[in-house]
Amino acid sequence: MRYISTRGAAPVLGFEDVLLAGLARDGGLYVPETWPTLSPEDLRAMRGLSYSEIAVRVMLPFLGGSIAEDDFRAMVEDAYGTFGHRAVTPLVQLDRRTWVLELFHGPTLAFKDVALQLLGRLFDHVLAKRGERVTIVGATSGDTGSAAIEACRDRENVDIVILHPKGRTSEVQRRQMTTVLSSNVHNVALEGTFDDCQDLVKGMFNDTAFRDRVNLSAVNSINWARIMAQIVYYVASAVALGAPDRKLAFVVPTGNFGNVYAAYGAVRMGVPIERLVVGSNSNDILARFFESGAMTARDVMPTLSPSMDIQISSNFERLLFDLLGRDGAAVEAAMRRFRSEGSFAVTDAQLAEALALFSGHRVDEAGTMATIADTARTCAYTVDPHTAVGVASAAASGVDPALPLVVLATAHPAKFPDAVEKATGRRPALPPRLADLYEREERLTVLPNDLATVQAFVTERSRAAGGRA
Ligand SMILES: Cc1ncc(COP(=O)(O)O)c(C=O)c1O
Ligand SMILES: N[C@@H](CCOP(=O)(O)O)C(=O)O
Repeated sequence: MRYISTRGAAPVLGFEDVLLAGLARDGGLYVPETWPTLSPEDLRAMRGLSYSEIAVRVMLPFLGGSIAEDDFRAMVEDAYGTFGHRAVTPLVQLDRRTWVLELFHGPTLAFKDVALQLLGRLFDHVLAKRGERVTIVGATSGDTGSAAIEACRDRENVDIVILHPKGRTSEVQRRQMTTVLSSNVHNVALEGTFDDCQDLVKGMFNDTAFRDRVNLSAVNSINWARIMAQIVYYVASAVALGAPDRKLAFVVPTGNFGNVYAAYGAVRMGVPIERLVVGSNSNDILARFFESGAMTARDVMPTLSPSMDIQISSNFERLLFDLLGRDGAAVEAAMRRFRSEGSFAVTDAQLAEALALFSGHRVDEAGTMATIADTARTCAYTVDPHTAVGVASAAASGVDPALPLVVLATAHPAKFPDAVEKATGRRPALPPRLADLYEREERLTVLPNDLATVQAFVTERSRAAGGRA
């Protein structure tokens, strides 16, 4: 299995190098040169298997033989053994045809754990084999950060620096990151938005000398391995609901486009998904794209679903690569235009191709609150504000009523207790292992939105660069 960059000018890599590389050296994102496929027989043979076994079968082709199957199976079983539900990602039925796919049973209560629990183990395995050490720098709007910290804390060969936008996450999200006091974990509260954090991370990857000096790696969904691990729950839930003999649709609360791109990956592999509904909050750049074919950035506004307060959706570039006929130079030109002019557009034919599978929907703050309240009242089920964007988008999606509709529950309601309490009158409790979260000591560094300042901070904390941990 070989991986190519969406901008067409970076070295072609195998799985282990893609895992460690993060962003490609031409600024693009890695994608498989060709998609492996799952035949109808492969899908039928997955019925009744454990999540871990399905995960091994889905992901093995992406490894291209670089990791022995038994070693990989052990990592997968260990990763999903940390989840608080035997099914790992259980389905809960809300009404006749609507299901919720609960992705929040991992250690940090959001869907990020599904990929990052595995990534932590993959990093360990590959770095130990190579005798290398990496410095991970990640950007978070609230959930990737804690999941990555939990996956990488105390790992001998990894130092991790997480940038979060100061004051723009929920308190639970912030404390889940800043109360981890391991010596290899460093939290930065950046004076800016999530988009600023992500821009700094990309800036560090694009500074080749810096990137090589600290041996930079990524935990954001720019890292291909994140996408690979997220494809699994689309396959597992589709099979549980009757695939390949029954088609279905998914509704995905979306920010950085990683999760819904993983759903697109499942489609490319042969899972019979008829429609992908992209749910946005008021930061609706994706909904506007699916309406007009133009990607036009606006200022980010804080919402009740802060993890989706994003205007530059990194992974859209992976879809764009396919829409533009896998022409790296065309992607590079579109991205350059987006950076300089804040906008680019696809042709009508390219938009029509996207709309054959995707549709966009936006949900405002009042709609989010009303959905949390209605779902609690009518289904006796509590959703967090991100999942509420999905549930509201499902209701308005117009997807063929004969199809099962699966809404991704991306976070546990206890991560956003204020919004949930306001909508339902009941405050969701944190699980017992996090019950003292508000009493724990916090450690973080506030930094300005300035690349040189953040790079100096990272270098000083990078053992790969000879700094102190
Ligand atoms: C709870 C939650 N829901 C939805 C999203 C959006 O997912 P994606 O960025 O993969 O589109 C995020 C952040 O990524 C999140 O943390
Ligand atoms: N919502 C995310 C933003 C980063 O997304 P990622 O999937 O690229 O890691 C978060 O919670 O940090």
